[in-house]
Amino acid sequence: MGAPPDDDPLALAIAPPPDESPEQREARLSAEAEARRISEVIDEQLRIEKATHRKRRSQTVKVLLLGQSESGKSTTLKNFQITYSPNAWAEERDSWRTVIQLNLVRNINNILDMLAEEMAVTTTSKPTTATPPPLIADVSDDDDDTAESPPPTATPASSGPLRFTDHHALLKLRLTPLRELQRDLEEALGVSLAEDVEHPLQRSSAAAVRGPPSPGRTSQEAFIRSHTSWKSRLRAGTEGTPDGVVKRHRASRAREAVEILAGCRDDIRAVWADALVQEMLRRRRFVIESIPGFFLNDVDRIAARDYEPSDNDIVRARLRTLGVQEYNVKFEIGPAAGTEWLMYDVGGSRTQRPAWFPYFDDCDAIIFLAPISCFDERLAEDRKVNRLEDSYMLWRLVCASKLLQNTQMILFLNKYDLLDQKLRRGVRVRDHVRSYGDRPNDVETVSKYFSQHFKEIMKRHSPQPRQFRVHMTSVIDTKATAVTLGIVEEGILQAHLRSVELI
Ligand SMILES: Nc1nc2c(ncn2[C@@H]2O[C@H](COP(=O)(O)OP(=O)(O)OP(=O)(O)O)[C@@H](O)[C@H]2O)c(=O)[nH]1
Ligand SMILES: [Mg+2]
Repeated sequence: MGAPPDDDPLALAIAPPPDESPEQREARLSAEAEARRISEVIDEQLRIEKATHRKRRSQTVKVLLLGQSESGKSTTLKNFQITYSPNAWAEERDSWRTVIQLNLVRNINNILDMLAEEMAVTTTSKPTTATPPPLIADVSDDDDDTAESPPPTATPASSGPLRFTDHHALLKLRLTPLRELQRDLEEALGVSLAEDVEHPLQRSSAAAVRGPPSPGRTSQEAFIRSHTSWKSRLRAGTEGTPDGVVKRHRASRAREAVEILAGCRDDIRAVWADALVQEMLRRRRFVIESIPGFFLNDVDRIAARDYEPSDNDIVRARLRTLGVQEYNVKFEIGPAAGTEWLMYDVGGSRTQRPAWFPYFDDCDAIIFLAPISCFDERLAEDRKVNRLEDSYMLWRLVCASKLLQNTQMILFLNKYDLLDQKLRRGVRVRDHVRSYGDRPNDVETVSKYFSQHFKEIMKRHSPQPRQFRVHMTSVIDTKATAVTLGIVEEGILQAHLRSVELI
């Protein structure tokens, strides 16, 4: 090695002083050797940390589920568990019974609230019941909102007072235990009630047009803060209480719930099938069948003493998500078998969205759910905003994010089944989406049109070109969804392996 050039500032800065004594030289060399040793130790630590991080990353795939509220995120997550983690899922299946019971009980209590309201009017001022409650139509001209109602048992006059009888009063009275049951089931799950979001029953759309608010708790929707807490709550005890005692107590409460429901089964069926009740719902334009977690048509099965929740029931159950919930899905089968996927299920309503952003870092893929049947509906949390427009806006934000520019983006145009039903009922897209023009109003053309719009948003707003991966889904159909997830799984794994190589 030659002498450093005289004018190199770095060489000058680290060169030994020209008048260095032998002792000083000795001390300097030993300090330099120590510095080198420390630096090598740090390098080694960094190497080990990087290898560990790489190993952990190579074993853990991170997926974020995004989309507005009720887009189907939690349902998609259930499909992942059903398809790829069947053993773990089998253990979990049972805990959904309480959620499904709660959904059913809330369905019927909502109806009983309305019935109480109507009967109160009937008894206080009989003649005025001839006038139906005021209707606030969100969307123009579609009146066909009772298409899915069960056939009435007798046909009451379509106008004039609803003449409820002692029979209705008796049914209402006999179903009183369901009030307390609802509270018990909520308590068993540890659910809270969402104050900030209108209940779907009060939402306007072409299919479900708003009626007057129901009294009491019907305007609130049950939600959970943590999926682990409600499941373990059902299985075990609470803090500070011997597990065995609490377990026995919970088991006995669960048996009681089954008994109460079984005892009320015939009366629930009778209320739901009653012609006057159906007429009341029709006049109020409540399409209760279209709300998430509708189970009244399944009362015979669900209120039976030996009821076992099926996967089909579970994917139809509704429990709103709050915050960001981490699921550790251990893949038991498929190409990813042996790997663990960290899946993040987020709350989709507006107040929940700021919580998404910290999870953008370091994630392999985003599955974005856009419910395309909602082209004629408004956001529950802001009735000025069209739900499809809201999905477009969210998709644009996610596509434009610099943090996510290397993240694989997968779009599920979900609720395809509901879109199909809605179009068949005669709801016209062009009445709600002006740019749709005179295109045919069938599900293929409409879904392709929406898909194209999402594709253009991605193209226009992504910081760098990326592939548009889209699937038409009805995630309550677990068989069809399993096929879609097969494609999705492979794509995510490949993206994951690429990202691990980059570390
Ligand atoms: N018919 C039909 N119903 C669906 C579909 N996807 C989801 N649902 C139902 O819609 C409701 C809402 O779905 P969730 O998965 O809970 O929605 P989410 O996106 O997790 O909503 P938040 O937790 O509020 O953000 C549930 O009752 C589902 O059963 C679908 O493709 N078709
Ligand atoms: Mg959810």
